[in-house]
Amino acid sequence: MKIFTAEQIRAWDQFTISHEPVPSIQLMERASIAVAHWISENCKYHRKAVVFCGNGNNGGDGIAVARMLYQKGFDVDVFVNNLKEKFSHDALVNLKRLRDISGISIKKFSDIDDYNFDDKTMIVDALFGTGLSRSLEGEYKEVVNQLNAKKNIKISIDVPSGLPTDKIIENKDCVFNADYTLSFQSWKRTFLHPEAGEYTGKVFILDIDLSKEYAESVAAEYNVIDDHLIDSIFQPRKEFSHKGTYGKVMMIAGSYGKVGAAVLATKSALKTGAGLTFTLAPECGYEILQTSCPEAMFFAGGKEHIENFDVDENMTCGIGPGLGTHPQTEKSFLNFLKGYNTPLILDADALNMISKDSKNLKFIPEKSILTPHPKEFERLFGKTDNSFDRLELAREKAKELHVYIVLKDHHTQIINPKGEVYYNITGNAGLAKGGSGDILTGILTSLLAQGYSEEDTCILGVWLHGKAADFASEKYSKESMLPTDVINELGSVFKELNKRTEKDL
Ligand SMILES: NC(=O)C1=CN([C@@H]2O[C@H](COP(=O)(O)OP(=O)(O)OC[C@H]3O[C@@H](n4cnc5c(N)ncnc54)[C@H](O)[C@@H]3O)[C@@H](O)[C@H]2O)[C@@H](O)CC1
Ligand SMILES: Nc1ncnc2c1ncn2[C@@H]1O[C@H](COP(=O)(O)OP(=O)(O)O)[C@@H](O)[C@H]1O
Ligand SMILES: [K+]
Repeated sequence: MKIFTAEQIRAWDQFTISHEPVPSIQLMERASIAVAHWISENCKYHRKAVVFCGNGNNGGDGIAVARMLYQKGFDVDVFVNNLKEKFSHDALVNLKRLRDISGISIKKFSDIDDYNFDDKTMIVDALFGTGLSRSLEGEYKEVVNQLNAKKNIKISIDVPSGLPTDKIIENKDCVFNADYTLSFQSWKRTFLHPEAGEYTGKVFILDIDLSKEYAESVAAEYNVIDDHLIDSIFQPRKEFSHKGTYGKVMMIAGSYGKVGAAVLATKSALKTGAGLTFTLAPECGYEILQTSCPEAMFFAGGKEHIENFDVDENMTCGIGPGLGTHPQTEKSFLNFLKGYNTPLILDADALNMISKDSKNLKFIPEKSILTPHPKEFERLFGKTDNSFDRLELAREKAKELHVYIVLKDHHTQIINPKGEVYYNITGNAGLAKGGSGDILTGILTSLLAQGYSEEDTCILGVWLHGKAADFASEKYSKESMLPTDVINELGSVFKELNKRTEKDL
């Protein structure tokens, strides 16, 4: 799914209005129906809605939603700043429609102090959407701060008011703090970044049937990975196949005290479906690996740390989990890197050893996949002020080095050598534990070995990792789920993917 800027979304609305064609007031009605439907389907406990409306079309949506919720049996009140202010045309039409309904009262912001926000009341925020042009001030700032102090459940229409959609948030002191954001048609970029993500709560994207023709024809540099994209990448296993069909993985991982990382990466590679899996690890990991992963073959690369990277180019190598940065490991790894020309998956200590000298970057084979977390990224490429800047630096570096960068985060970003970005929306905070990254390395190495392109490997692999984590958190909770549980849920994800490829009889 492409991510569009606020300006592109405005053009998308206009394109739909003139090409469908549909009057703009009808498009607002469509958007509002989607919101009112979501609320009535999901909010069973809260029977009263208090809707805060601005003067633009976001406010217009709010006014229309108020009417629809009332018709669905909710008690509804509407707050506006000042009825005498200029409203957008469509907001005004909806305001007139509302006046015909005697059961809804229209109040002023100054009435908040005397208003009864009981625990069955939900607050709906329709102050500003994609038309926000500056930070909130004056009455708007005051009302948002007052609402944020309330314990009631809070729902934003399209965008939490005060949150810019396309640039990093600067004025953090005044943004509506939503529990749920019901956003129209596509993700807004800021929702996917940690600095702003905290204001959106859970995001639901509501389909309001904006023109498909526009979406297909307009180029976007930023995308969200959706099921449609995953289904176009995933290849079910062929019945007439053999282990040679699915590639050879070489996990290069582990050192004394960190053999577990090699186990996790190896198990993930096996469970993702590689034909043959080998692990190059120090001898101290021999019994551990052979016992915990009997399907994998063992190569010894040293006693307590790897000091011999003797690997065939017909293997797909994933290097880094638990490797350590012993000087002998480093020397041997950098020598290996200089002579190796096939794409690699580079993670953790492999990245840390490269980052000791920026000259090492040029030894990374083209089309390799680098999987840094924010700190590893900083060691490799330098400090940035925020996650937007970090992503822009990653785009520059991916182009310069012709590599894929998997920038790990709550919403991990995949950047290809053209600088295009794919945000992942599977995964959860249950992954915020040591070992989660080792699993990702195993998954990516396995997919690349099986013949997926580098780009498809990154997109499918990061999505799989997150999806398996979502299944694990449902079973065990975010607190208790372990990386091993994530590996064990890979099977459920593949079952679901395979089911989606089956043709109905
Ligand atoms: N255009 C369309 O056809 C559709 C628009 N939709 C809704 O329309 C919204 C966008 O509407 P608008 O473009 O009217 O924009 P908004 O309603 O987000 O706000 C724009 C108005 O607020 C003012 N404003 C901006 N920042 C301000 C600030 N900090 N303090 C005070 N005033 C400020 C602007 O001058 C303008 O009058 C979307 O978010 C969505 O909710 C939906 O109804 C779907 C269809
Ligand atoms: N809060 C979170 N939400 C979603 N994914 C997360 C979260 N925290 C961590 N992850 C994911 O877990 C993995 C952690 O990787 P990393 O930090 O390298 O772990 P380790 O090196 O300990 O194995 C990454 O894929 C990251 O995207
Ligand atoms: K809003």
